[in-house]
Amino acid sequence: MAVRVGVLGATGAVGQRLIQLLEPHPDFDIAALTASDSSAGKTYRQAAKWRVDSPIPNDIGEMTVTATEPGEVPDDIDLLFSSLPSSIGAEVEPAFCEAGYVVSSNSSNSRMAEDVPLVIPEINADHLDLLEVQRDERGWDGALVKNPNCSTITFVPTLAAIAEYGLEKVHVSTLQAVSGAGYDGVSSMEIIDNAIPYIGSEEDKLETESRKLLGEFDGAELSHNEMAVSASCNRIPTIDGHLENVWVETEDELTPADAAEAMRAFPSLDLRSSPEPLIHVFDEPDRPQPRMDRTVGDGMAIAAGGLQETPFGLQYNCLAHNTIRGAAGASVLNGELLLENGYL
Ligand SMILES: NC(=O)C1=CN([C@@H]2O[C@H](COP(=O)(O)OP(=O)(O)OC[C@H]3O[C@@H](n4cnc5c(N)ncnc54)[C@H](OP(=O)(O)O)[C@@H]3O)[C@@H](O)[C@H]2O)C=CC1
Ligand SMILES: N[C@@H](CC(=O)OP(=O)(O)O)C(=O)O
Repeated sequence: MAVRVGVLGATGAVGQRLIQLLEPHPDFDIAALTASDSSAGKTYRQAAKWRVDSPIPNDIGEMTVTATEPGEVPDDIDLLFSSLPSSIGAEVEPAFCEAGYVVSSNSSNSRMAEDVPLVIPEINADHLDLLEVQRDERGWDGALVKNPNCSTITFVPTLAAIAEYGLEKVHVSTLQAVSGAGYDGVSSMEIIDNAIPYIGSEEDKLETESRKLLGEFDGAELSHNEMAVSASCNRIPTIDGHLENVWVETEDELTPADAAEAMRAFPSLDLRSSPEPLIHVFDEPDRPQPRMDRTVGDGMAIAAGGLQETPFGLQYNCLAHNTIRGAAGASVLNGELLLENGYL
């Protein structure tokens, strides 16, 4: 029987993607939609400015949106997907966990909290058991799991694939699509014919989240990876798909051919939304490109290419769909992992 789920922040850009992915999902049944007080009481069709490239599913369009409070969401819902602004997530997600709900959240609040698992299932599924520590410490019946920032999700799988060579220094420079800033995030006058070499707080997220994701969990504590990471983040006028240039210095010698082989061989998982393969490596020197390659693996795979040796170590480019693999798809995958691991 399908698990009854809800979406917090269901009317937003990521909330809409969540609905697009969850509505046909055989394991999940959408039973609650929440948003701000100004949307509460309206049908979803009235409340959401729908901007996803497929129609609003009919049954979803007729559902009534509620306020984002535990008392407004039915008790028999097992899992909540959260895509709220992080300031709101920080307030309400703990209240839902305390009320017994399991929350798979895409919002940035609490990602770096010591007892909150930050998970990309194909990379660090074992970190999910940090939930036992979380429940002990916080006394929650529910639980809170996070997926990382969209730009972090794009490059960390490629690092995981070559980690056996000993990651010492990583530099990553991003070219991020405008959808990452949300529909009203960057005005057309700012971004057309332009590039903006600043995205608030983004560089710090890439530097800290990557070290947490590639850290070791010993069953009680999580130690972060010791590699040095330096990030430089740029907004460019693409709609979807974050492209990143990465330089990596490793302890052991790593040739571009070895790195390509390691990335191609890096295993995916059997979860419904995991792509096969996880990392698609292009031989063509001018790939991956956002418009052509953001939908590899239905938007859930990482594309890589341009592997070469440089005086600063191995260099390559990688790309992922920021609102699918980088946001809604990442939360759904964490929901599938929670289900497989008996947390629902
Ligand atoms: N856009 C993207 O590509 C990515 C976004 N994210 C993160 O995901 C989260 C959501 O982003 P996005 O979908 O773009 O944001 P939007 O602004 O498009 O949507 C925000 C959602 O939260 C609801 N909301 C706003 N204020 C409140 C409130 N006070 N109480 C309850 N609900 C509220 C909104 O409801 P209402 O419609 O009623 O206002 C809406 O459903 C953010 O944390 C963002 O940083 C992460 C990765 C990528
Ligand atoms: N800041 C990201 C999107 C985002 O909202 O990230 P986070 O989930 O860390 O808040 C971008 O602009 O592309």
